[in-house]
Amino acid sequence: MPVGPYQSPLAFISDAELDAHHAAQPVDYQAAPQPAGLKLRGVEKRFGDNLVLRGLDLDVPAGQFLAIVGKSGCGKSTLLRLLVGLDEPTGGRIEFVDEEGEAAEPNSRIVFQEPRLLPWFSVADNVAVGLGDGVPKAFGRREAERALKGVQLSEKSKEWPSKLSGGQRQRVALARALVSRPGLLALDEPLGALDALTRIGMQDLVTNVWRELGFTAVLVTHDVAEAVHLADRVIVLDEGRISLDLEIPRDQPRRHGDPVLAELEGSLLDTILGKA
Ligand SMILES: Nc1ncnc2c1ncn2[C@@H]1O[C@H](COP(=O)(O)OP(=O)(O)OP(=O)(O)O)[C@@H](O)[C@H]1O
Repeated sequence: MPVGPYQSPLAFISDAELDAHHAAQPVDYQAAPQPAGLKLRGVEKRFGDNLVLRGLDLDVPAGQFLAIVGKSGCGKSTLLRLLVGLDEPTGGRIEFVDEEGEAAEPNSRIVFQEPRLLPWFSVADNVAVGLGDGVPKAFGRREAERALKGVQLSEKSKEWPSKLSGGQRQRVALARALVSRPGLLALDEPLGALDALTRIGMQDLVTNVWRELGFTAVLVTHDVAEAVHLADRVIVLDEGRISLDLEIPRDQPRRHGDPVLAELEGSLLDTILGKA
C-alpha cells in the first residue's frame, strides 16, 4: 500500500514479485560484500510488436555509478528491470561480472530500491524488511539502526512512516535498500517526488553512501542534471540503442553549479532532444 503521493514508476511490479525477487537471493552476511558488475551482449527486449531494446552491448564495471537517461518511453525502466533480473531479455544475454571483469555470481544482493513503506511497521522495522526472512531479530534491529544512521535518521527509528516528511520517507527507503549491503543497487527515479532543496540533499546522501559502501549503482532518471551530478558515466537511450555514452570526469563529491558539469549536461540534453 503506497504511503504519500509518490507512486512507483514501475507500478506493474507487485509486492509479491519483489518479495520473490529478494527471497531468491539468500545472503551470506558473514562474507564481505563485493560490487557486482554487468556485461550485456546483444540484449533485446520485445513486447509483442514493440521492439524496445535493439541489441544493446554494455559493460558496467563493478563499483561504477551508471545513469540511464532518454526521452519518455525510450526503454529506461525496461532496461533496469532486465539488469536486476525482474524481467528476461527476449534476445542476447546479461551476465554479472566481478571486479576483474570475469563472469561471476554476485556474493551480495541485487537490490531494486522500492519507495513504498509499510504504514503498519515502524521506521526501523521497515528498514529491517530489506534483510529478508530468516534473519535473527536482534541482528535485524542492529543492522536497521546502522542503516538509519547512514541516512542520518537514527532519531526516527521508532516513528511511524505517516509521521515523516516526503524526504525522510525517501531516506528510510534508501536505508532499507542498503541494509543488506547490496552488490548492485537499481534506482528508478528515486527522488522524483521531492522538492528541489530536499532533492539536492538526497543526491549528496546517495553520493556519500555509494562512496562509503562501494556498490555498483544504476540510476534511471529524467533529470539530466541529477545524472551528471551523481554518476561516473551517463548513457542516453534512443530508439532502443545507446546513442551516447559519456564519462563524467569529475571526482566526487561534486559541486552544484560546476561549469564543467553544466557543459556536459548541455551536451546530453542536445543529444536527447536531437540537436546534437
Ligand atoms: N510490461 C510491458 N508490457 C508491454 N509493453 C511494455 C511493458 N513495459 C514497458 N512497455 C513498453 O516499453 C516501452 C518502454 O517503456 P519504459 O517504461 O521502459 O520507458 P521509460 O524510458 O522508462 O519511460 P518513462 O521515462 O516515461 O518512465 C514503452 O513503449 C512501454 O509501453
